[in-house]
Amino acid sequence: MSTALVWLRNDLRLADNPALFTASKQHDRVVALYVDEADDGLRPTGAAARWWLHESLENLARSLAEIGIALKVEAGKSRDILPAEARGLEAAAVHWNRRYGPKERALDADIKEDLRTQGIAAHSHPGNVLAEPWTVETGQGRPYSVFTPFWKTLRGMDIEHPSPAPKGKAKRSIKVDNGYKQPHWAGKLGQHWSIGEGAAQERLAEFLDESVAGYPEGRDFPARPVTSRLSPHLRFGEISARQIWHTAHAFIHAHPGKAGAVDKFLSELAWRDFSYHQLYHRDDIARVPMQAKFKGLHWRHAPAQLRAWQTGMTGIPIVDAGMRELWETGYMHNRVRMLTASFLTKNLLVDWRQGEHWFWDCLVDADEANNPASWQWVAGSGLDAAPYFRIFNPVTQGERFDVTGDYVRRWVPELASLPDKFIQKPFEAPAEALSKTGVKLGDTYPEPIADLKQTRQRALDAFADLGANDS
Ligand SMILES: Cc1cc2nc3c(=O)[nH]c(=O)nc-3n(C[C@H](O)[C@H](O)[C@H](O)COP(=O)(O)OP(=O)(O)OC[C@H]3O[C@@H](n4cnc5c(N)ncnc54)[C@H](O)[C@@H]3O)c2cc1C
Repeated sequence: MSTALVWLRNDLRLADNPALFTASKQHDRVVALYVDEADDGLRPTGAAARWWLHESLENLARSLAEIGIALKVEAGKSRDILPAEARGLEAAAVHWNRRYGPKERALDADIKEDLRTQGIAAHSHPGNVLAEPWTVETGQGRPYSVFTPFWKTLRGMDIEHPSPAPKGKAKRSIKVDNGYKQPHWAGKLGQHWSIGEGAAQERLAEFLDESVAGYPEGRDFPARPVTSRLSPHLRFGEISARQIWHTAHAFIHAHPGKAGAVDKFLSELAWRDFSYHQLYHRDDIARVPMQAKFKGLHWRHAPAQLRAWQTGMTGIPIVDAGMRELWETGYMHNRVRMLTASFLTKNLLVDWRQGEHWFWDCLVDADEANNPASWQWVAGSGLDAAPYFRIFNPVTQGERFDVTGDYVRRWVPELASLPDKFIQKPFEAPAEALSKTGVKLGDTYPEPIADLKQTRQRALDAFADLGANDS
């Protein structure tokens, strides 16, 4: 009887899981392993994402048990655990789906080598992105640094079709090992999400049936529930990008009138691949600015303002709404992510790495490629970033994308009674309007911690000093 060990990482699903599929096809017995990794250099999972992970592993263990595969969960160094488990099981082979961060790749390569020297075959498979990062290249054979041509190339490629889930019979029901402990994280997150492979597939189907048609026009409005909210499912691989791609194309086939809307959605999905492209080709994108000149920027040390930003107490309603949505739900709407990140890095001139770190800890979809790449994009140091002089004004953005203030009213209830005209700028409301609605600035709601006009100019000066306008 031959045994294979499948090392699961960001691929907590049965279907379109090439490592699991191949191992199940080639071996009589398959054991799955998840390691809560403590290897040097790897980024520890943030708190909100750990909550999701725990739920997702519970879910996966049940699905695997139904096809007779046990899931072991261990905590420690993969470098030690993997070879020891493989030896203990007398496994002929270990299979995993690839990951793309430089340190993860180096670790995986070491483990592969170690297994091979012990006579255990090690196989890595593509499963996490639409196309492997090194296969999307410019005419000169180089990585892309601009999204539009990247997308043009990607959409013309043959995206591999998803593989089916392996089949098997339940042997016994199992529980997830105690080696992985549920983190202490606000139980309230559970009210906002359904977790696991089945939930991810349902979410996709529901999104295509009910929301995709309104996606291109509505996706920038944070109070409208038209985006897919698939990001945490993608983060943990409960659904693969390839499954989304092919399901979406089948949907287009059945509903040709919605092709344009679906295409817009797929172009956003392609930004995820573009982030992984950057993660793969660049040096430590969570720390190192992708445009070298940004290394010289003098960020401000402003712990009190950083704290006000983190806790949604900046006095700028849409920024506070976003930061509170994040804290309550582990998620924030994309438009508001851009506004909150811009406020921190431009108006407060606080280092993007501080904001990235906070998001990393609070987002259920905190993703090693999307989070740093997006932060660098907003800060201006990223690839294909907005030019440095494009600084969002959060008040006018709020007036444009949260016209009647529904989003602010939901997350900043102390402002809920303000008229639409002042909901995005209570600091401009006349005393009478404030007192009528019970708003006392500096008491029930903060005064703005930054003057938007002055801080905009300060950022422009700081960026111009860098020669940021040379590019
Ligand atoms: C400062 C900042 C930090 C971010 N951090 C993360 C993060 O940690 N994890 C994360 O998945 N996304 C991140 N994003 C990108 C984006 O905000 C989220 O992917 C999106 O809001 C998720 O909601 P959705 O699934 O409803 O998106 P939809 O609009 O339905 O898009 C579908 C999928 O496409 C991908 N996608 C969409 N927009 C983007 C984008 N701009 N960049 C990259 N991929 C995209 C995501 O995988 C998303 O789930 C960040 C954006 C900003 C500005």
